[in-house]
Order: sequence, then structure tokens, then C-alpha cells
Amino acid sequence: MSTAVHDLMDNETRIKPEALPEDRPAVLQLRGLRKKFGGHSVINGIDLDVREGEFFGLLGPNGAGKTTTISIVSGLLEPSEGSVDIFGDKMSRHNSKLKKKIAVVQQDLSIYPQLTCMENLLFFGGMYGLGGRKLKAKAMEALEIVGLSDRANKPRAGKLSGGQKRRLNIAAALMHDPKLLILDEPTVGVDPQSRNYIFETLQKLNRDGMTLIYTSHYMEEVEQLCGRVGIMDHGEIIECNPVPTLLDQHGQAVVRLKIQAADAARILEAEPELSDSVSLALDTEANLVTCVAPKLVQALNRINRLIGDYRIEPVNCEVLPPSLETVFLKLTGKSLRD
Ligand SMILES: Nc1ncnc2c1ncn2[C@@H]1O[C@H](COP(=O)(O)OP(=O)(O)OP(=O)(O)O)[C@@H](O)[C@H]1O
Repeated sequence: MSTAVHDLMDNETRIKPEALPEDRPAVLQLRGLRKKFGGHSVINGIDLDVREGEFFGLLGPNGAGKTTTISIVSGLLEPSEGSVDIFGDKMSRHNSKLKKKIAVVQQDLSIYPQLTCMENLLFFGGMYGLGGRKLKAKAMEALEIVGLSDRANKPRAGKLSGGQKRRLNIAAALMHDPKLLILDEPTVGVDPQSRNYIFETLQKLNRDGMTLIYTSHYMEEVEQLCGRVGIMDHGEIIECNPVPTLLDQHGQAVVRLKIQAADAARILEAEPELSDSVSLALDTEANLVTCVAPKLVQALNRINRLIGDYRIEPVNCEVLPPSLETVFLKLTGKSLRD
């Protein structure tokens, strides 16, 4: 077996973040959540429990309804129907006491570019009633957590890199010691170094006991960080489980083999049923053979047999091991990146 195939199989067995036992108390409970904008329904009945200490991922393509859900959870929007309970208390636009227990890192940056990092954090901490030495110490601690201590007083926030601005945005959310941290696509436009820093920061906060909800349309991020994932599409959570369960129940490997037109014609003549098969499908317009199987090794073996049987000289081959991407493909019939 080639090294590339070994690498792919390692990928299949790599260690995933663990889901928490089900007996932890629910921090967030959504019941029958619906939202309409001018008669257009964008959230279509969401029921969800997020438990204390969870790192929960909400994964879905653009427009699935993640930001709308987060905005309702954080009390920025009222639902059209249904309820949001956080720490056993009803969330609403006017529940400022409950809002102090949570923090939301929005997709849009909320920092002031003309202020330094320290000035930004002193401002946000002040808004939550902190003052004096405690405020300064908290700001230093938040900068330390996101790795920006050496940028405390210069440059101004507007001159930081995109990733550093995102990290400062997270630091601002930590100023009032939230028990629940909600992040809406916090790595959009972030360089790889800052992205890793953000990941490490969030993993540490979670290890220290904070409950996190993380939305993304990057399945690799959710797969790497989150113990349990809700897959969203068209305003619904269509599946919600720990990542290993999702992969076990819905994971599938996909191998796409591009071949010569002449080889496609030979295969079609010998096996006409392949033109409408699902597990091994031949597309004679695209000269493409697609094999779908629960395990990567099964898909590769099937494609290898075909290559051997018909003495095919492949043009190229694309291999997708089971992942949240292929789970999404199976559940919705479309790619997450469409
Ligand atoms: N204020 C609004 N008025 C009307 N329609 C809205 C409003 N906010 C969101 N929508 C619509 O609701 C749907 C869900 O949008 P939402 O931003 O929640 O999706 P998303 O999953 O967060 O997408 P993205 O990953 O692009 O942020 C979209 O069709 C969007 O156009």
C-alpha cells in the first residue's frame, strides 16, 4: 500500500475530541425555535441542549441559519416562536442579568481601531462594571490568554493584523468572565498562526471549565475542536451527535477516478448498469468513476479492481476519506462548500 494511502487511513483513525457524559446539566436549552423575517422562515423548529463544559459545534453552509440562531440565543433577536433557556433562566432582549453570564464573539469585529488593545479592554471591562486595579489585572489576563500581552499599548488596534484583531475581539469577550462563550465563525480571514492561537486559547478555556458554542462552515475546524456537532441546513439541525458517532453512522469515503473517454466507453459496454449505480457510478459525459463506501479502504479496493479489470490508465484520482464533509454530503446530497 502506498504512503499516501497510509496517510489517509491514519486520518480515519486520528484521535477526536471527546463528547461529555450525558448527565451534565444543560447550560442552554432551545425548544421549538422558529424565526421568520417578513414571512420568510429561516429557523424552522430547533430543539437543542448544550451541556455544561461542552465544546459544541454548529456546522452548516452559508445561509443555513447559524448567525440567526446565535443572535436569538444571545438575546439580540427575539424568536418568532419557541424559547431559549440559559442556566435555567429565559433569555430575552431585556434580560441584561443573564446576558452578563454569557459572551458572544460576533463575525463582525467589535473593537475600536483608534484605541490600543489595553484601552479597548479597559473600555469593555468598564461596561461590565469592572474598575480600578481589578479591571487592569483582568485586561492583562485577557491579553495573556489570547497571546497579545506584548501588544498591550502599541500599536493601535486598527494597525494589528487580521488575526490579531480577532484575538483582541475574543479577549474583549472574556473581560466579564462569561460561563458560556459563543463564537460565530471566529477564524474568517485569519492567518494560520492566529488561527492556531485561537484554537489553543479556546481549547484551554474549555479545559478550564467554560462551555463553548462554535459556529463554522469549515468542517475541519469543528471536527478538530468540538466534542459534539449539530449539522444545520435550511434552518434545521438535521443531525446532532459526537463526531465519532456522526462518522460511524453517516460517514462515507468517496473516491473519484477521472479516466479516458475510450476507457469509459469500454466499461459502459461491459457493465451498462454502472451508469446508474450509486456505490460505483460511471459518468460517461465527465469520464468519471465515483465510488462511495463506508470505509476508505473499501472504496480504494473497488477502484483498484476496476483499474486492474479494464487496464485503465487513470487521468487523476480524488480521494475523500470519511469526514464531516462527506457526512454532510450524505445527509443533504450537497457539498458543504457549494
Ligand atoms: N435581518 C434579516 N432579514 C431578512 N433575512 C435575513 C436576516 N438575517 C438573516 N436573514 C436570512 O436568513 C438566512 C440565514 O442567515 P444566517 O446569517 O443566519 O445564516 P448563516 O448560517 O449564519 O450563514 P453565514 O455562514 O453566511 O453567516 C439567510 O437566508 C439570510 O439571508
